[in-house]
Amino acid sequence: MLVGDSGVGKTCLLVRFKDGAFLAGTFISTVGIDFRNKVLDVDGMKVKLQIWDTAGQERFRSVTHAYYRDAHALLLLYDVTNKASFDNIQAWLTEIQEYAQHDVVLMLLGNKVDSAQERAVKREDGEKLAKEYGLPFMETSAKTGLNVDLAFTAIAKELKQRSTRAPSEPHFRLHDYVKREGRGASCCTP
Ligand SMILES: Nc1nc2c(ncn2[C@@H]2O[C@H](COP(=O)(O)OP(=O)(O)OP(=O)(O)O)[C@@H](O)[C@H]2O)c(=O)[nH]1
Repeated sequence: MLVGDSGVGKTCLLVRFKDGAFLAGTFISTVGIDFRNKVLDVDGMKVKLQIWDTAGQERFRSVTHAYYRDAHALLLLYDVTNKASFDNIQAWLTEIQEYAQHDVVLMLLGNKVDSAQERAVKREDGEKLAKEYGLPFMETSAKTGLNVDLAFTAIAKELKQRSTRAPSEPHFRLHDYVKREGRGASCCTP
């Protein structure tokens, strides 16, 4: 499930992942909740992700609360060009703590990293917040596709391990994977 303030790019991230496209210029705010499926090949096994795209607007909050309980994973987004969306992350985490399963897989994403000129949140600040809460973290761009497939693949790998890992299989470590595979560390620092 994708969560975060209105306008951070949740729908665009999902469209980029599902269709490999970016809907430039058009901002049609999600009403309530929507979902798309995508099947991924994860280490030779087909994993079907059912991805729920929530409305970030406050007035739909009671609708989205009802969906947290069934979510296996949450991608929590802020917009690196919008400081308020970053400042609201703590409130989102409180909400997640209240409504989501205690062992939900959670990842923090700073989106719109392609907009270097308008950046208002430093990469280090995102990293610091993620570290404080023990979350895997990446900066993404729905526009260029940076780290988008990686974010969903990381989630799929973690969920697959949780449901099917044989005792002989090595552990998949989400934090290490994201750190190792995430791109753009130097390009995205202002
Ligand atoms: N430059 C840039 N713009 C983006 C990116 N992702 C989304 N946008 C733009 O940001 C605006 C909002 O994107 P949405 O995906 O609709 O935002 P949302 O989080 O789903 O918004 P709600 O449905 O209201 O919760 C649109 O105008 C997009 O074109 C990105 O990675 N880079």
